[in-house]
Amino acid sequence: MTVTKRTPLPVAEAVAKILKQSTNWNMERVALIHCDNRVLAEDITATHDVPPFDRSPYDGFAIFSNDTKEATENNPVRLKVLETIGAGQIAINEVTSGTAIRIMTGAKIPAGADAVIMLELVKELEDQGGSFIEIKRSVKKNENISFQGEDTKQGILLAEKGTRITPGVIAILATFGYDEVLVFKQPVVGILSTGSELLDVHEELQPGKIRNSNAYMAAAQVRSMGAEVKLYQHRKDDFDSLYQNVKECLNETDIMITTGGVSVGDYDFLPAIYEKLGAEVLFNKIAMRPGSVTTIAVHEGKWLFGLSGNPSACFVGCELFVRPVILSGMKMKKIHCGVVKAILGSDFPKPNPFTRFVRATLIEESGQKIVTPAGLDKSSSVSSLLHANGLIVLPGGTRGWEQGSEVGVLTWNGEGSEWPWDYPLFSKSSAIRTAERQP
Ligand SMILES: Nc1nc2c(c(=O)[nH]1)N[C@H]1C(S)=C(S)[C@@H](COP(=O)(O)OP(=O)(O)OC[C@H]3O[C@@H](n4cnc5c(N)ncnc54)[C@H](O)[C@@H]3O)O[C@H]1N2
Ligand code: MOO
Ligand SMILES: [Mg+2]
Repeated sequence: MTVTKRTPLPVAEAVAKILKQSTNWNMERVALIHCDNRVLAEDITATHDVPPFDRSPYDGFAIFSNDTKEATENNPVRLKVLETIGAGQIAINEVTSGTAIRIMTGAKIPAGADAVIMLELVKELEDQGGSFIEIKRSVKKNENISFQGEDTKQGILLAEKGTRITPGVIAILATFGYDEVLVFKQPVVGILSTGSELLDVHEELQPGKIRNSNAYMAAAQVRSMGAEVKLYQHRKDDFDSLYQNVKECLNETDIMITTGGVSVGDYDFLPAIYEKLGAEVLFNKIAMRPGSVTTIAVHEGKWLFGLSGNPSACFVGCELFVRPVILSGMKMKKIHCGVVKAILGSDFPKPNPFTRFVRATLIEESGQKIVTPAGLDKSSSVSSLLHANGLIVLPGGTRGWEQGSEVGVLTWNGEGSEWPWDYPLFSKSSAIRTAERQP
């Protein structure tokens, strides 16, 4: 069998090719209590002011501030207490000069009152005439009042379609009465690991075999992106049965991830399976390491991601290419990994013919971001994923990088980024040729 020559595509072009396809997930209404981490499919506007009425921020007394104008330590002013109201209660009386209403935090300011004095600052007295308070200081008009609309004004756009629903967004939705929310459906991502060497996680090791880690890792990755996972039994490298498996899985999913079998080996059947399916292959070689053999295709509105079998390559392929597809279908803006600049914490002497994505730990020390490779830098490495919270991007065509260089880092735990990446991630301007380094 002759090996088809593959032409490596620059990473940025590969991403751009993916973004050219339009991806739209459906929408559904979901109960608010089940909305966390979903993505809004509608704009959320303030349907009323918040707070919806002037209210007391303290437990105290609602008063007419002018009454306290002359009040001092030696000349306390005495006010008659008309009633007590808690949050949710409306005063029956109006505050007029010489009177006060005992009020609890959150209660609506009674008519006539223009300030609140805290309980701790008054002396409470009882006599035959009723309840009174004495105030020994002047209180300003509007003191201690939470005004209607001071938090949010009616009509303001608070969250746009495409916003990830965080606990904070949920607070807003509840405030404005959304017991159900229009959100994007979670795309169903099927994950099928291929490889005759694979064992299930619960199985004992056998000679020549390894446990399937990719499927579980990719499942966790795409779930964190907001997809629903359909995990398939891993399959042996057998063309006919794999073809049937992929076909069946495609029917049941929006996105089909396979791991393994995309390179040029005798048992790497995914490229031929895509061909037999009649899928449109967007690319089958990328100028990157790890994951150069990552192959991505579309077929009848479905996505096929042929991720590498090597664990680190599989991880990187998922973050770089699957992430923007899942998130763009939900109309999110920041559909890519986050991008930060950091200082390289150690030398990276390997030459880079292709752009390299190095699993790394990113820390902040005295306001300075420092990034250091997280372990064995091989595409087959799994241990380097353990502590990695970022990928150092080392542009292709360089001979090595020196500690202290400024590098771009992709992250997946925090906020994402928009395309094109504003930091020149793929330029080699700050690369230091190891061979030219000063002794
Ligand atoms: N002659 C060439 N050989 C290879 C090339 C090449 O260009 N020419 N590319 C290399 C690169 S780069 C990579 S990356 C790998 C890609 O391999 P495949 O995607 O075809 O994956 P497999 O051959 O099935 O497996 C590779 C490796 O990964 C292990 N593996 C597979 N699946 C899993 C899994 N689910 N969990 C954990 N580990 C898995 C598998 O046992 C192999 O060790 O090809 C190079 N070869
Ligand atoms: O595709 Mo391989 O992971 O570049 O080493
Ligand atoms: Mg292979």
